[in-house]
Amino acid sequence: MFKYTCLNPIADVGLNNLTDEYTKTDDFAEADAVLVRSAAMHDMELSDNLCAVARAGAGVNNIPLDKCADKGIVVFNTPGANANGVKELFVTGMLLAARDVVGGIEWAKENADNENISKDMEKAKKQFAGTELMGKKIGVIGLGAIGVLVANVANRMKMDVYGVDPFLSVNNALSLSRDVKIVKSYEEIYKNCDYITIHVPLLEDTKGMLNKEAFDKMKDGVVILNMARDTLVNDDDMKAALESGKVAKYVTDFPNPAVMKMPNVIATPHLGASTAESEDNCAVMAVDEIRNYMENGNIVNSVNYPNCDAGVCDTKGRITVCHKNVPAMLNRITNVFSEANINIAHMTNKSRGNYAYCIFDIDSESSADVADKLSAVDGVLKVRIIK
Ligand SMILES: NC(=O)c1ccc[n+]([C@@H]2O[C@H](COP(=O)([O-])OP(=O)(O)OC[C@H]3O[C@@H](n4cnc5c(N)ncnc54)[C@H](O)[C@@H]3O)[C@@H](O)[C@H]2O)c1
Ligand SMILES: O=C(O)[C@H](O)COP(=O)(O)O
Repeated sequence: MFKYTCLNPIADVGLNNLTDEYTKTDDFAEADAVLVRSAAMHDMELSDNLCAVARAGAGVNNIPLDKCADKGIVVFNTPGANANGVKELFVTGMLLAARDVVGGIEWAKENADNENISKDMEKAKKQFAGTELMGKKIGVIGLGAIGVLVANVANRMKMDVYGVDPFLSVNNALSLSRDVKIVKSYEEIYKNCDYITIHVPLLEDTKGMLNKEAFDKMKDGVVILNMARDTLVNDDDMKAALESGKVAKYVTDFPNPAVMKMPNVIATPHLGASTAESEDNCAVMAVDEIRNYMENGNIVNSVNYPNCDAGVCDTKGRITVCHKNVPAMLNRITNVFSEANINIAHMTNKSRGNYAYCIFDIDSESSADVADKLSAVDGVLKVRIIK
């Protein structure tokens, strides 16, 4: 039996895939598994029984990844599951920036009782006019699940698309339209593009990357779109760039008090993934990941441990071990099996950065005694008996 908790509402279509083996608890401290969207977990006390956290979404900056890894808690996300939702909000944002659609709508509302609205609007509309997207240059920073969809849709809208991603994966490169120009430097995007949209994770390296230095290299009147995270943009520098007209419009899915006081901001309240389809996709994927890990010990789509998949166990027992990625660990761990006279029929070991993970399929039933001895090995972070 497993206990799970949801720190945010998670779509029923996913939760319904949890079997009778799972019971819901509202007590975070007793949960074996956690489902979360954007709830901030950094200050939460992580209990010893917590095994897995599944982020029903992409960004994991709300989760203490290393702290979890140190406690043998595997954190998952759901790559690509909400990418289409974000892409569609991006298109909305770009269209709202191209003409002052919002100003126009406000004008129409304000003139609700104006008998002469039909006549007056023909004079008023000039102030809301804009430009078309076709033929404009757009730069996409970050060509991951979302960036690829964004680049391709902009290409289909007949924009001239530039993309940059120093870690572009082969799969994402293959998914990009051949018309997208992949460039090597941000500078090529900055100097050429009329629209710049950012789709990278918030990391130490990316924090504040759209700052004065970057704005200074951009074209006058550039439109910036940020559907990724607020602090990718330096607020003070954005304020100055908007006030000077260097940036004509800032479209963001992450309003904050500073941003909301700036001119020419178009803000939505973190709506990128808030579609029925994205919420369902994320919930289904997150629950699958939790089930595969809790029931089989397999890791798929982790962001702090290596992916490691040994399928369904067909031997008498399966034990999994989260451990530090340091020399001699495998020796020390397998010695415990040898000393207990247990034959390892199949073993999978993968590492990622400072952490590693083993799945041992053994020819004997797993025992609490062996699990205790494994837990006592220096560098072992968590041991689970799967079967
Ligand atoms: N507004 C929303 O509701 C919403 C929804 C989903 C995701 N997001 C945000 O969007 C981000 C991207 O999501 P995704 O699904 O495309 O993730 P992803 O992991 O598929 O793609 C991220 C891409 O950014 C690239 N990257 C990393 N550092 C970079 C850098 N310094 N310069 C250029 N590229 C860099 C990576 O190589 C990767 O290809 C998430 O981390 C999240 O913060 C927001
Ligand atoms: O990173 C993400 O997936 C998005 O920011 C969506 O967040 P949400 O699930 O809280 O809407």
